[in-house]
Amino acid sequence: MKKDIHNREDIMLLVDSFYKNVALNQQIGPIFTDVAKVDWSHHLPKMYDFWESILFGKAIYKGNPMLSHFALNEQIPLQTEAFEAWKKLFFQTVDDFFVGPNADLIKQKAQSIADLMHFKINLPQSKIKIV
Ligand code: HEM
Repeated sequence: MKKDIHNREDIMLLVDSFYKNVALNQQIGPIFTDVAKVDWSHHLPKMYDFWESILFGKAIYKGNPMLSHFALNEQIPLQTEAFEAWKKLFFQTVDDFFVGPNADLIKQKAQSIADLMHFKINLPQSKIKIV
């Protein structure tokens, strides 16, 4: 039976599974593997910290995701389709393993961060960077 997301071990399962799905995804996988050439041993622990901070209010993630994604957007435009694919995969991965209030909350947080990120990156006619 599925359970809710309770601790860092649960976050690790979610993050590891999500990025396995991401790497295999035809639409956004190449952005990670070919464009950014992500070092997973570096990226995954950072993402455990990020989601633990978001979901459990622990201030362990130090960083500014907007800066990384602005830089990435210079290499390859991050458009609506990429964000839609990212969200779909994230929601599916959450639903594959978890059910409950925290599973709902992490999807809501992912949705709002993704939508804000998409908005900031694609501000019309603007070179202004809102971090
Ligand atoms: C089109 C959708 C997205 C793509 C293609 C994408 C891709 C990437 C890539 C390639 C990196 C750099 C990995 C590395 O080289 O270490 C990264 C970092 C990161 N991403 Fe995304 N991302 C997307 C959406 C999101 C969303 C919606 C979130 C949050 C909900 C997010 C959170 C992060 C965080 C926290 C980092 C680490 C930033 C840092 O501190 O260096 N990403 N992303």
